[in-house]
Amino acid sequence: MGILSVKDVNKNFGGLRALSHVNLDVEEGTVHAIIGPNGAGKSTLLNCFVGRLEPDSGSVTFADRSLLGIRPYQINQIGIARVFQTPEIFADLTLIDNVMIPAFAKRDGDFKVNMWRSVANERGVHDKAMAMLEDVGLDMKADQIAGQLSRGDKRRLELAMCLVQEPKLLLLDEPTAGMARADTNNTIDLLKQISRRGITMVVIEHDMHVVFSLADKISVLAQGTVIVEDVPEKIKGNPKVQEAYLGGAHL
Ligand SMILES: Nc1ncnc2c1ncn2[C@@H]1O[C@H](COP(=O)(O)OP(=O)(O)OP(=O)(O)O)[C@@H](O)[C@H]1O
Repeated sequence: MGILSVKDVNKNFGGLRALSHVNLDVEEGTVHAIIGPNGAGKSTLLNCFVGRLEPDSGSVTFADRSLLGIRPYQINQIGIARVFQTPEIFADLTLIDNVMIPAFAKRDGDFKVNMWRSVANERGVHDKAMAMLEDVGLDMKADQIAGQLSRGDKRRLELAMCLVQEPKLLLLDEPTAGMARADTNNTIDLLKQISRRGITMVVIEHDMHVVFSLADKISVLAQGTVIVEDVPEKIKGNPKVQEAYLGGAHL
């Protein structure tokens, strides 16, 4: 069984079957991509990993712990971090403060505003946050205001905010959405570096350049069902995938 395991998950929205008998095993230390056409059920599945949606039936486990009934704010505490399509950062704060906040949240279970008074004295947390900014190549901008960063740098900052929590699993929802090619390629390189640390990743992505650059394994969803799961080389030429995913076009 993988570190993240989905067994026979079903999810309906009224009369619409968004997920139908979905099975998925994500091996520890790998990058697992979930691809599929619009409306295939990718976001619905991801939301079942983070407590935003509860499957109607089936099981979802992370490191042998059930994720059913978990609340979204609890996922970081158990070692899961999520990166959203639009980077979720504190735009009015400096980069270093952005990274210190999740570091405190991880250490203390939450982050209370009155803790700001002690922030300056929290040397250990500050140093750790600084090291994360260095890891993503933003240490020189630590005192800049986050809202002024480019889209690619905002993504880097968001990754630093995730990494400071030392996740075992990183969930990435279209991590390069809206990026220029250069930023996309830089993000791919950064994600490869993160993967080499042994952090397991699940990536939902429409950009096939990103998928084939990163993924060790790919699950293809179509109409709520996993139609193929395989290594990238085998996915590319799979006629079932080409038919279902792109209506017969070549990947
Ligand atoms: N909250 C909801 N209420 C009703 N229907 C929903 C809801 N969320 C998703 N759906 C429907 O469930 C199906 C799967 O949607 P989902 O967003 O998971 O697909 P997706 O693969 O992530 O698509 P995309 O690539 O466009 O983001 C779609 O038909 C969608 O319209």
